[in-house]
Amino acid sequence: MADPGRQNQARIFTGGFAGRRPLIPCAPEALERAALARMRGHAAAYVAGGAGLERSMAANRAAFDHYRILQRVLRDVSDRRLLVELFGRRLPLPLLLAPIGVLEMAQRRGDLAAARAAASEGLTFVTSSQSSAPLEEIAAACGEGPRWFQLYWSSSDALMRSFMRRAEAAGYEAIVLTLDTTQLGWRPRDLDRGYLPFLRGRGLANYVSDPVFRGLPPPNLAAAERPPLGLRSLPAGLELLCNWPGGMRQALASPRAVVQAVQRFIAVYSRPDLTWEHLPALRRATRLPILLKGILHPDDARRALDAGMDGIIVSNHGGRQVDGGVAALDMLPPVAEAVAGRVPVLFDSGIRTGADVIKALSLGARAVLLGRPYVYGLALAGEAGVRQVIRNFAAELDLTLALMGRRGLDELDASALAPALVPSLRGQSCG
Ligand SMILES: Cc1cc2nc3c(=O)[nH]c(=O)nc-3n(C[C@H](O)[C@H](O)[C@H](O)COP(=O)(O)O)c2cc1C
Ligand SMILES: O=C(O)C(=O)c1ccccc1
Repeated sequence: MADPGRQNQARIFTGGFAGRRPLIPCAPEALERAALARMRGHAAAYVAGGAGLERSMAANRAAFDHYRILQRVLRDVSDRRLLVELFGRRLPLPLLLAPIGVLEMAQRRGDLAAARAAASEGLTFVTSSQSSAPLEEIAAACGEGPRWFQLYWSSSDALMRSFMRRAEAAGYEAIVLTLDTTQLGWRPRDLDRGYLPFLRGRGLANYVSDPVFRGLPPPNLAAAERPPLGLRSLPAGLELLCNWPGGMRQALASPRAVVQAVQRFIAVYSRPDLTWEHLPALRRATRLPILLKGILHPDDARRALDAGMDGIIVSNHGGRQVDGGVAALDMLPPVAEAVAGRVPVLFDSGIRTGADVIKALSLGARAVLLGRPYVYGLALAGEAGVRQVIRNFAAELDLTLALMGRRGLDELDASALAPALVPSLRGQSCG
């Protein structure tokens, strides 16, 4: 997989020469617009929306303008490398696909298509706890490709341990523990539509396929007999799940069984009492590296290191959890400083262009996670659409690196950004 960036520059430019338009728009706003127009209203709102007045979402984008790329010239950039190493794996690009729940909202069997696209480009796919297909099926779609599993630690430790066992057995190479979503944020777009995917039985694949989940005490059956959740027929995703594995057919073959599964999920999903004291239990439950996702404060990063965690993901969940919160990018420099290179720091929330990736890497991220942009590629053109999003990022990343006079990601640091506009970079000289 030599040179994924330059390969795609060549593909796009020669395509244009032959009069062909790209498969999906290159312009981020056009990509979003086209994808949202293609998706059903509730799905578009769910993916595009954020918490409250969506001020954290806006702040995420605005923060990229707090930093300006500072180009250098005459530095021989003919030989460039976008390679990055993470937990002993050499990856072709500093990009991962972020954990996104309920990808069937973008496309039927969307998790599998996105996983295949990631694998075909050699990127790590992060499977969500709330995926629309069981984590084993997604792992199979990854083939030999690297994959991580994102954990929502439910109120059942036995369920957490079962997820860990399954993730290890399915060849996942790291665990991402998401900490900013112990409860879903206040998201008016969804509230006004009365839409939450799991209330319709969506995004529960890992739960309903889990022996521990299925053995949890039954929810209030009297309530379940009157489906209170608007479920009159089996959701398509669950029809598929009924065939996986054998016992599933029995477990979920009726709307009533689905309602019970939904109620069971609601009973276990939330874990607001989670504290630092619980982390050793996760450490004991898996031999895989553990990354904490949703870290914004440098003190929390330090505590993560004290707790022996293996990585940090600076993120505000794409502005979906807290309204009026800090921009994730603005907290990257202080967190990276606190971590001081002891473990990898990754970043997401607001990455829309290759130049954005350059800024995040210059501010201390080892790699970044793509979120909504790949969902939009998926909605428009399935696996090929996700692949195209990845390749467009690679192409722009590579071009920008060249134009700023750098040959490799290891040459990116604070000196790649204009110090005058970066208060936290006091005292740094231009390298
Ligand atoms: C529709 C949607 C579903 C998501 N589901 C999850 C999830 O299941 N687990 C998780 O850790 N993060 C989830 N996230 C957050 C992403 O992993 C990532 O932090 C976020 O999308 C980054 O923001 P951006 O897409 O604006 O760049 C979700 C985000 C979206 C948009
Ligand atoms: O919507 C989200 O951001 C998210 O993380 C989630 C949580 C539960 C179910 C589906 C998605």
